[in-house]
Amino acid sequence: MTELYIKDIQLMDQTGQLYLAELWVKQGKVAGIGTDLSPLVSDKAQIIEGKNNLLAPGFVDLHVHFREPGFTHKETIASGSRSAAKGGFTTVCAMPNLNPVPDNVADYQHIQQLIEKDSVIQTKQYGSITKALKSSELVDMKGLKEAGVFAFTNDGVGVQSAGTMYLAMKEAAKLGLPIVAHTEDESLLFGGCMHEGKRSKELGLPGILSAAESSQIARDLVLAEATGCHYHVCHVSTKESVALIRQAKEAGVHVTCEVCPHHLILTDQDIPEDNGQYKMNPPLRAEEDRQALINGLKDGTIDCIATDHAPHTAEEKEKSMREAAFGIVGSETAFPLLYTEFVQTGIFTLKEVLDWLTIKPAQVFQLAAGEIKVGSSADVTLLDLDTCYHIDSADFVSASSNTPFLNKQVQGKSRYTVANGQIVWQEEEK
Ligand SMILES: NC(=O)N[C@@H](CC(=O)O)C(=O)O
Ligand SMILES: [Zn+2]
Ligand SMILES: [Zn+2]
Repeated sequence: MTELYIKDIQLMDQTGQLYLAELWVKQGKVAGIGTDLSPLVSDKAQIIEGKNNLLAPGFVDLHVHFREPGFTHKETIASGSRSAAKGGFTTVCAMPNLNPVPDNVADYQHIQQLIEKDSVIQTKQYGSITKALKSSELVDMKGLKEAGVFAFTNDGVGVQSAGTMYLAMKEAAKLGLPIVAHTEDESLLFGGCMHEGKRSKELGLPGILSAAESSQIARDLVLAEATGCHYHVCHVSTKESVALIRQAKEAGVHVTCEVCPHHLILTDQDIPEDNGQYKMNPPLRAEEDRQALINGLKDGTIDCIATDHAPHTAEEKEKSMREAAFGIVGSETAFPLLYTEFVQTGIFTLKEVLDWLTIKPAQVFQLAAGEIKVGSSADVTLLDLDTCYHIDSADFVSASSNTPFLNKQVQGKSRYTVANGQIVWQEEEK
């Protein structure tokens, strides 16, 4: 097991103040945090020159798609976990819209074995809520819990039947596990491919109503209250969704939620033409929605930021928005985009952004992650906050590079990522 000595780093304290320190990693764990650890560190330790960069806890992403098994031409557990590591992530939760869907113990255990073999970071696999992600038959939740499932979701599709969602929540509450929801009422879709509004009319494209998302959240909040289940909402995108969740939290419903960087940064007005790279689910919404998401983070209605890293091939994305696949990659761009768009502009503090990427998502599912503590797993990322560069498809570690942010100028990147005490990402020194 590697021993690491990370010198000359900045750490952030509880108040957001930076201080100079060193970190010692031994046997996968944080062995020491201090100012002169050299008497303790053995001469076999690998030295990392921190160069006064900020050492943050490894980021935690509650929402990624690794596409294995079933769609390994888009991503694999190996490529997806390396992509996450490059983005500074050391813990991710992987979605079950796979083939086969992990809706039974054998298929779930098979994915766990693949993760054990190929993931360079901590990857936690979600189990599905229903068989084959259809809205009729529940999975064996108890059996899946015993096999290691930490939460259930049908991400990729909404649970269309209220009765099925009610039964799922009742069982999840009994087992003490969360229900994680992609909320989308298919009867309100009308073939839409982007947000329904002025821009969809200008482009002559069919729109997706905000109500397709918010009406299902409203339904589920009532069911979560009735069952006492922990209900976590994926990729919240509309102002109505934020208002509903705020109200439910005030009423004591056990609800948490996440927002994606792209919904915080772009709106439908930023879609320059009918271009499949701007297609994702939920779609880029209106400016009032974007402002509501920012305010939702600020006041704690929204708990954390998650990427919804959704790799697709160039062929599937280089199409009209009508035909392209829904989704964009996010692991490698999340931190640089958030740092550039919100920290550099003074909208969020660096501490806020780091909290929403580390301790806050860890708290949502009580994951052992998101903090740098002596004795805990050595999961950290060393951030260079100064270097400016363009997002370049050639630099992606992910097997896919479908994002509308290509060529965007950003600042900030991870130089090193350490997961479980091992270096899993290292920027080439130029
Ligand atoms: N977000 C997306 O647009 N696509 C996701 C599915 C999902 O997160 O709903 C995918 O699996 O490609
Ligand atoms: Zn989704
Ligand atoms: Zn998703």
